[in-house]
Amino acid sequence: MRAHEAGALHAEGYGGPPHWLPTPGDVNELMPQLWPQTVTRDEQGRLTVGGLDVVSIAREFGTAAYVVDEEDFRARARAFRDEFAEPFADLGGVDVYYAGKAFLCTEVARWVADEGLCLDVCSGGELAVAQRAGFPAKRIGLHGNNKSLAEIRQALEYGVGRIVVDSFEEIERVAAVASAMGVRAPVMVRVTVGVEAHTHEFIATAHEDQKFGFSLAGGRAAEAIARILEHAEALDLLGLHSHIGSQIFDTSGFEVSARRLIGLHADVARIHGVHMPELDLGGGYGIAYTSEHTPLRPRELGEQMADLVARELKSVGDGSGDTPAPKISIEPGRAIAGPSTFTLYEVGTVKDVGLGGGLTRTYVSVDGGMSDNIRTALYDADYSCTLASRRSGAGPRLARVVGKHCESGDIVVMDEYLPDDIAAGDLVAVPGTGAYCRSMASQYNHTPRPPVLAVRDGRARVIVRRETVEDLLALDVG
Ligand SMILES: Cc1ncc(COP(=O)(O)O)c(C=O)c1O
Ligand SMILES: N[C@@H](CCCC[NH3+])C(=O)O
Repeated sequence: MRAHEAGALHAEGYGGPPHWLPTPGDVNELMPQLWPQTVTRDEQGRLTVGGLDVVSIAREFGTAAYVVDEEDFRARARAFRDEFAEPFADLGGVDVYYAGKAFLCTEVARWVADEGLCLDVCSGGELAVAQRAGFPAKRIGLHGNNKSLAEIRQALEYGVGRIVVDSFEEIERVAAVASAMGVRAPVMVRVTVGVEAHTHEFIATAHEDQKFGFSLAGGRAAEAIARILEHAEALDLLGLHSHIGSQIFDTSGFEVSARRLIGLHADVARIHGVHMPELDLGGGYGIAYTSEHTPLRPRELGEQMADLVARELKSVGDGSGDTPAPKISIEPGRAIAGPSTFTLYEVGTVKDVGLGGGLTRTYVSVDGGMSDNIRTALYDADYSCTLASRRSGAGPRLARVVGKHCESGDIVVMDEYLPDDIAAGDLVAVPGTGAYCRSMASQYNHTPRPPVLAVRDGRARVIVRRETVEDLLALDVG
């Protein structure tokens, strides 16, 4: 007997308690909220994106591959620029910094620049990509909890618009580099606001016991501001910053964070007579990886965020009379890049494994895995997938999609219904892999990292090329 019931398998204790159980519906159906906007099936049942079918893409570029719907990425960037921003009109607008850590390459930096967004980078490497793209320096913010002197110098030489300082040592370092260069560094202070974001522990960033920022409750944030003001000849204090975590679905955490940041912002005006011109609420907006996720749209998010910011500003009297309200900025990464991309794999083996008690689990192995998507192993993240190269008339079979690595935790999709006739040579597509997949990819087992292909108007082009074994051997100087 084969178990088709996800619940039955988990009830037997295999695979641990599930977060999300797929339902055995039509295996050919695509849930629109999970896929880039141009994705559909053609009359032959093949998935198409940007007018191009995935069988042709796989034939030309091979698998595994990340496939980006360029128009989808740009549309999401524009939605933050326009729809999210509109409710902020009375507050002087909002600056949207795309968080490059989600995914960055030269072409994507160009898209972000073209669409008029700003860019958040968090390393010298990400900054180098922005520089290569000619990204306008003033629209770049540099993050990082341990920036090197070289990275600080690189940022100041390029003339970035803000450096978000994260420690007392760093305040001294930025001041020293700026003084030596004869410039004044624009800085923001990363504040730990003490919010427990409702997300996975590893991606929450504003509770007290973690490495980022200056604690508000402990008085360190206030101390950091005082020290920056002592370095007024080298440091230009722009404002406060907070990022509470990632894959967050409601704005309650942002409300607490805005209240605390704006309270501190007002204290600085009262105590030091300094009206900081900016205030950044970070990123973290969640996306749909499976049918259980229901993210807010940028317009709804913007309305809620503008509302809570206006309320908090009003309560401290900012934005009225002679106290100018700070310009708000945000830093979405996942919400722009994540849904724009799917990973295309080829099935290699299909194996039924007996679990006892009459239960079997089907393992579908693909030509990638934890090296191109570490999120399932790292965060217990849920993904879904579909048979992409054809339509199938077969019934649903519960499957676990796994990679090719030497690790039993090498799981891409924990549970999904694929057609019962799934077989070697079929293509499978996993949506929602545009953020934190290529950017966190490894070469585990000396596996070359897949390419990133941008598709638009019926044409695919390589924007990050596939690594080769020769690339890996070239690093090994023997
Ligand atoms: C400082 C900062 N800003 C922005 C982001 C982007 O977060 P997300 O991709 O969840 O929007 C991160 C990552 O979590 C971050 O650390
Ligand atoms: N890398 C994480 C997000 C946190 C990264 C930025 N602080 C993820 O894949 O969900």
